[in-house]
Amino acid sequence: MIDVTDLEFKGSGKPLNGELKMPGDKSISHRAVIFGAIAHGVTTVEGFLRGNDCISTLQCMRALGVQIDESGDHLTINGQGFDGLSEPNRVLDVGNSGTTIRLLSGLLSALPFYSVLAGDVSIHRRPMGRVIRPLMEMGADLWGRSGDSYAPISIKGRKLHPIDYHLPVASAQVKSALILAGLQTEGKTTLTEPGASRDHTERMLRAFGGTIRTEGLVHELVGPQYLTGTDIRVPGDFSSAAFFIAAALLTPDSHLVLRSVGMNPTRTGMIVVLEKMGAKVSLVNKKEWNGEPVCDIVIDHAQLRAAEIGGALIPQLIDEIPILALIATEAEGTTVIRDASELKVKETNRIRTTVDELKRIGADIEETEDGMIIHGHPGRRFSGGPADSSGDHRIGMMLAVASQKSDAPVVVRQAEAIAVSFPTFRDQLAQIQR
Ligand SMILES: O=C(O)C1=C[C@@H](OP(=O)(O)O)[C@@H](O)[C@H](O)C1
Ligand SMILES: C=C(OP(=O)(O)O)C(=O)O
Repeated sequence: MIDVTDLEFKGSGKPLNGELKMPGDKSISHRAVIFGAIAHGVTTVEGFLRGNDCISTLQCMRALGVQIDESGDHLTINGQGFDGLSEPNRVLDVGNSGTTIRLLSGLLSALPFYSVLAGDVSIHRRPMGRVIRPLMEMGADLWGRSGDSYAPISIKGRKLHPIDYHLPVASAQVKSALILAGLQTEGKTTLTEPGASRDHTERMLRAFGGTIRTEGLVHELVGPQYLTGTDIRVPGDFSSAAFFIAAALLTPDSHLVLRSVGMNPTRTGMIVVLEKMGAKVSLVNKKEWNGEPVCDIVIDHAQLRAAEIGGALIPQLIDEIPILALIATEAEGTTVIRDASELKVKETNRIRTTVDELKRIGADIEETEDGMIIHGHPGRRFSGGPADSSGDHRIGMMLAVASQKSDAPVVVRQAEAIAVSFPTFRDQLAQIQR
């Protein structure tokens, strides 16, 4: 039985004011657990995201024999190197997490035992050929459903050989899977991306004493590598902060401060777009944690104008497109989002779910082949009413924020999905609505 929860979100009608600490970055939390496990010695992680996706990674690493102690958002990982991982005696459950299944496919392909990766209904619909094919080129023995295209993925790990591979899509998950395989492979692995995807794996690898050379879109690493445990501090998740930035931009006279948010430039394309739209975003108190830029974000409500969003910027704001679409409903003019076909293979087809659900509550928005067109009407309120996250956390939170400009409350169906990346979302939204 799937537990389905309807949650009602209601804008308070008042300006949003206050200071918030965002939950830990999801991409960095996954990688901290995986690298802590394959390194030698103790790794501590401060600010680990206790969202369902990262918990899936944590449980998978435990099932592979790694000892991980938890105390709130603090982890202590007792890493024993790649050799310390052992054959799991059950299917590894990745839940709803694309990052978990793809990164672990690369890791497990080079380890000398049998393993199976499976997850929920959404994960079994997402393309896995993009990791299976290049891993097979490295000599891996792995299989997927429908001609090696979908999960479950079963793997008979073995010694691999390096490849020189051109990724067909700008995907950090594919790049990271191949890095995790390459780290265990003798010789030079070369990966060329068609566009720059998030580089958390490269930064984390260096924090653990590993080496990867990046020039433009080409990454080179020589294996095998020996990694050493370290202390990781996880910044707040920019993708979670995006929902609060949007809430402030939709609500006149709002002023929010979001503390210690990760500002990795491969993640913050949304800031570039918002500045073009006329938003007032200040980045203050800049620092660096384990090679990741971090700062506080100060956001004030401002009148916005429409923007064109496409090209190389898309991978840098891919997870923020649903919330950018909502922001664009409040901007003067027509916003066009293009080159975003990758959205069709996320937890849902996010082009369709964003357009259908925003339309349902009152937005003027159209679907296109590779994106969407949003007709902005500043000050025009939505009707609100029922809307469906379709089991997609980012759609659920976008709809909840839309309640800020809706007459009736927005009732989000399958709102439990929000806990995938932001379990404290509802409470923190309520905190600034008071
Ligand atoms: O590597 C990661 O942590 C992620 C990479 C992106 O996916 P792709 O690699 O499929 O673009 C992103 O959408 C996802 O939320 C997290
Ligand atoms: C696409 C996402 O995650 P994943 O691919 O890890 O499921 C996301 O968090 O928006």
